[in-house]
Amino acid sequence: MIIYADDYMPYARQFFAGFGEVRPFAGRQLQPEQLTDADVLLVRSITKVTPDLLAQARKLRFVGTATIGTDHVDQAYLAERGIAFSSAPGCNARAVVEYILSSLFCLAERYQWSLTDQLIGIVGVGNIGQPLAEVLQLLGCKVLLCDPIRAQSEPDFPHQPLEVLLSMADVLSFHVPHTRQGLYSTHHLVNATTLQQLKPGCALLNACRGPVFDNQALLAEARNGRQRPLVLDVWEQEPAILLPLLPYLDIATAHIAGHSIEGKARGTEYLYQQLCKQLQAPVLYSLNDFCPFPPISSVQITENFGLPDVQSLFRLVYDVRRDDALFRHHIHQQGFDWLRKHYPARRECNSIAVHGTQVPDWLCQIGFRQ
Ligand SMILES: NC(=O)c1ccc[n+]([C@@H]2O[C@H](COP(=O)([O-])OP(=O)(O)OC[C@H]3O[C@@H](n4cnc5c(N)ncnc54)[C@H](O)[C@@H]3O)[C@@H](O)[C@H]2O)c1
Ligand SMILES: O=C(O)[C@H](O)[C@H](O)COP(=O)(O)O
Repeated sequence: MIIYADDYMPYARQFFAGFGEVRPFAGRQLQPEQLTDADVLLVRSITKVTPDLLAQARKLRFVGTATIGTDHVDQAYLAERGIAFSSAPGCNARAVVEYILSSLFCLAERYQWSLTDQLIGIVGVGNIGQPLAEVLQLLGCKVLLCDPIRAQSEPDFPHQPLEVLLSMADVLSFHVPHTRQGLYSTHHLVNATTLQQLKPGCALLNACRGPVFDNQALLAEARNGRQRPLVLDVWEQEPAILLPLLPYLDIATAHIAGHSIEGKARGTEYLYQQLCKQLQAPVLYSLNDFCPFPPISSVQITENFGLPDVQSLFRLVYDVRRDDALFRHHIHQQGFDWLRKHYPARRECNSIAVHGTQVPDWLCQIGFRQ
């Protein structure tokens, strides 16, 4: 069996070599003629899986993307050809939650907010939005949720229409897929019109997909002197992004919100499990076989530890200011893809065990281990 795997998919060889030959490829450069002998194709978000790309892949029987988002894959075409498909739902959700949390800590410090005074709106309450809401509530924040699709099937879901969030929230964080059709299309959900409807100074965070925000509209607003805190991890037209926007951003990163070591490894592991299922093969490996030990594995807290100390503990694991500094330093010379490819190691909260005589339950619910 020939398995083509993106060369930046961690542990692909370790997980898949038992099935056959693993051939790495560069995600943005993959050509149709490379895939003539492919049985399995494993991609990331940068490879567009289209009828053109697969035109010569006559043997192909499984396509996997080690990502949550699926907007780069023509799933209808795969179904038409009878090619099995899997994404990796939830694989890096925890990493995105921690990215947003770190961004909020950073904004709170910069603008001297108390996070508990901010009304935080979450648009899209799925694998990322839901745990984000729960963590924020554990930290004492007030949260408004908007997910009309969940509201349709879950009568008790506390949905608020987008218009309510636009007019009331102090902070809005978006966690929707990028869709262009249907009643709930998310393309340019934030645009020149919705920007006008926002509460003045409302902070906007986008760590879902670039085209959910109209980047030109953000730039026009900023150039017109209307200021608001802005956090962008994802951009329109990656990797050829709208760089004039950079001076107006509080935090700018290169689509790395989900790039924790665990998040990326879980993506590979998930696809491995799906291929095992498809081939009725036993599952022999798990990510614990391959993930390195974290640099800090345990922390001792005392009975004086309280909610205000969470930020210090959290910064031992991840501080988004590191990634913002990398971006501003390297983007002009090295570019967007270089930043993604050279992303430094980052762990998730549950790589740290918290010890002490009284470790509060909520600390574990936030994500740390006991
Ligand atoms: N920046 C990154 O590194 C990164 C990492 C992981 C995922 N993502 C992106 O984040 C998105 C969300 O991830 P997820 O795992 O939470 O997905 P999910 O599918 O679990 O949840 C998405 C939620 O959005 C809701 N939704 C859809 N259209 C909506 C609309 N118009 N208004 C409000 N809600 C709407 C859906 O009902 C669903 O509950 C992914 O689709 C992916 O594009 C980005
Ligand atoms: O949808 C996702 O899972 C993310 O956008 C993902 O983190 C992108 O990761 P990459 O394509 O760099 O693997």
